[in-house]
Amino acid sequence: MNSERILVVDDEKLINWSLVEMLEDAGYMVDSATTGAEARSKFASFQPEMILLDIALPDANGMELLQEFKEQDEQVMIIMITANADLDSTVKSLKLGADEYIGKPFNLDVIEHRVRQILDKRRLKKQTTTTKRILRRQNDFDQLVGSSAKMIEVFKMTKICAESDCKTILILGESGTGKELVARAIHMHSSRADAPFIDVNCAAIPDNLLENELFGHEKGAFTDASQREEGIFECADGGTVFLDEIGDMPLAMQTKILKVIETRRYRRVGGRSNLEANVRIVTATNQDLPALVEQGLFRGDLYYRLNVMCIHLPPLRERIDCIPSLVEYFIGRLNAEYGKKVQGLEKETMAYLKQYDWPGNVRDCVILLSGL
Ligand SMILES: Nc1ncnc2c1ncn2[C@@H]1O[C@H](COP(=O)(O)OP(=O)(O)OP(=O)(O)O)[C@@H](O)[C@H]1O
Repeated sequence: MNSERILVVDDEKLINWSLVEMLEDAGYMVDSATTGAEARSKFASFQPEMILLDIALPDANGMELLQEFKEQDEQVMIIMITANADLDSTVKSLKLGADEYIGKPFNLDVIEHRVRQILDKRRLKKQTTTTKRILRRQNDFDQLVGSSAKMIEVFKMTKICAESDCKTILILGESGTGKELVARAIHMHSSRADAPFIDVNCAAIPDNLLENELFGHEKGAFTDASQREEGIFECADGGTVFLDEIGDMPLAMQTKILKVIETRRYRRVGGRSNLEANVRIVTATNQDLPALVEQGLFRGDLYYRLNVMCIHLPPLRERIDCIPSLVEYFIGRLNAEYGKKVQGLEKETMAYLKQYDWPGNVRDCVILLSGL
């Protein structure tokens, strides 16, 4: 099932119907309009990602609608359809921002193919505009180093979670134990690996901005909202949203996340229509969630929903068998990065590291070895 919404605008009922049927059969969510007025109203309520737009409508000029829709949402993809395909109008519509221009009569298979290609391109563009937060495909499992029995359990559990259908996964562990690395590994080993992974630190974003960051907003939703903007859930469509420091999420936002998990739907800030949340939600915290529930700081029902599959990362002091492999890994990485030639550690140093209590866990290990 494709989650993209496509609006078909054509006053010729048979053409309109056949396009709708073909796109629905291809798995898209489709709505249609036969006039300019209806197209404007459906554009606002249905919020399509793509529009198939006839140029000659009884009450409107398709070129004007094209301009209008692109002004309101520069990311909407528009395929112009016309009975009088000529070079002039093709060039004009492409200049106005049309993504494709198709003349009638057309072949439905050709249209389906172009729709898929254009939507693929859009998805790719969306991913590259969020590169800062998106993990590109790489072997992240290999970045998780550990040879102790406890870490081998973690690897197994990470793989089970990644390959499961479970829509929420909780990762627990002290700060610096590798929760983010595990979240990334879950994504990379899941069927969602080709879609984005986007991480959000719930503690770092002010309470009043978190909803906007996660769900996006409509044009005019607040004073500075001059354009509709997609939120993280929309950008990560088909992929994974990693909500780090979930224990710090404000209660009001917890209620909204719970609703998304229960209904798989959400609304942009200021929006009136529901959007589908096609993401896996991985959450992590170093806090004691049951204690927070007890204190009324965390919703018990949300904790229950998040805790379906849980990975617990043990502190480094409880898996000292991992220390030699971590040391070897980080020395290798630092040598490569800074052109150093550190061979290894003296026996006494290693013995000291094994009895150190590592309050900052693996993060401390990185810091300590950088000083070599
Ligand atoms: N098993 C591991 N193998 C290799 N590197 C690791 C491992 N665990 C953690 N690290 C490294 O330690 C640092 C901290 O890891 P990470 O950010 O994943 O921890 P965290 O538990 O999410 O921390 P916080 O709770 O503070 O966000 C990172 O540089 C990470 O690459």
